[in-house]
Amino acid sequence: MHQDGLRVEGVALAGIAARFGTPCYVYSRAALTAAYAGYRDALQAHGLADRSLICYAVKANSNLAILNLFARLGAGFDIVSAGELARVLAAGGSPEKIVFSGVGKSRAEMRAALEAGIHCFNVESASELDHLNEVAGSLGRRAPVSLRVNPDVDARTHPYISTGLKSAKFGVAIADAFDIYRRAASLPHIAVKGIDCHIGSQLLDPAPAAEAADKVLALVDRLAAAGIVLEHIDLGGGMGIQYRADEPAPATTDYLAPMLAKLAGRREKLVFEPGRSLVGNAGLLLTRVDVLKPGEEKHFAVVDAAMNDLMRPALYDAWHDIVKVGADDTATGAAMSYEIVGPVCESGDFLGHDRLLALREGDLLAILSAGAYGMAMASNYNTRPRAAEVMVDGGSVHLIRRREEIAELFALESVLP
Ligand SMILES: Cc1ncc(COP(=O)(O)O)c(C=O)c1O
Ligand SMILES: N[C@@H](CCCC[NH3+])C(=O)O
Repeated sequence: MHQDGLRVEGVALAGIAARFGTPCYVYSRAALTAAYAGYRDALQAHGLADRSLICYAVKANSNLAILNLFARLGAGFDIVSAGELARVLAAGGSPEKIVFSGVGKSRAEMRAALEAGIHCFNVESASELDHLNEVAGSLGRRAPVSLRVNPDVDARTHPYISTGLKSAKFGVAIADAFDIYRRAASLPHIAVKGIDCHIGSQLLDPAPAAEAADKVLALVDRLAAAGIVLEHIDLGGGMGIQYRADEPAPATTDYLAPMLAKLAGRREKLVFEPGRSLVGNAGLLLTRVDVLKPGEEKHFAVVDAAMNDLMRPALYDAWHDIVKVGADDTATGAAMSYEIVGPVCESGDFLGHDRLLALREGDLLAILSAGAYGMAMASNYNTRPRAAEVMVDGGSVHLIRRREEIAELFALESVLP
């Protein structure tokens, strides 16, 4: 903490709040760059950097400035919609470095991605394969394809973000994959390129991902023996980050090491789809305390950010550390336990329970680790304009998304004649 309170890189958060208002998402270019370098370094350490493609999972945070920064660093992109495709292209991403995931790609989305010339479709069902074959045929092309296999591995994470169990809607059962590959290889407008697997998000233990990699590699070898030789292996994303001061996450190199060790001696190219681990701890949500409301059982601090800005606490009961931005604690009085809540009309509208803080109305708070699945999942619930987003770069701050204006929120609506 400096004299003028918390800083991101060289810039005081209090100054950002004064200039851009609150709530405001604040990202650090240096932190984004360092997170990406963490992956490159881990791959380099295993001699895999030259045959690996890091496809940033756009859903984690799709702001154009962030996509553009990763594109400049050499990243590819993992997309799940035509909207994300358009964003990546608008941000200067290379189409030949895009992989397209998702259980329900429409024919129009397939067409857009084929026309753009993406690297690969991660196909998630036998039916999707037929649709893609048909669409590629209508364009006179062959669609590059990986099958997303579901290895039935327990990722040991929150059930809402676990994707690799048999019960999940994602991918095809690994037991069925061999037959579907054979079918894929026989389709005239499909080019079998790779295999894909993503077992869930916010994984802190490297063992499930390594176990999934074993199952994937066994299938790759079995396919090769049958004459279906894959060019690349996509092991998805999922690496978790530290959300709580007292709950450290493994370093990127340590998390990836068991998986990478299995890939080092092989010939295939590798694809990774990290989202959260590239952006999560490079962003925070800056908010102001509007009202302090002592209660009989609990004391509430009502802030100007809410579940519509950051829905992870409401949705997953997720924890985000919350810290005071100001440095002048002397006049504040004793710390006490607060419920940090937003103004939205829902009891589930909270950003943190039971936080020990010394607060006055008007204080600024920083909700940490909010760079991933924060703004990307924000809504206009209660007709609240979505927050501004800024990126700090050394000593400068750039507005990368202006705050929405209220009139914009109903500009697409019309009344009956
Ligand atoms: C197919 C796919 N790839 C990559 C990701 C990115 O995951 P994470 O943000 O956990 O790295 C997700 C989201 O979980 C996903 O569904
Ligand atoms: N939205 C989730 C992650 C979803 C992962 C998407 N496949 C979160 O905030 O943790």
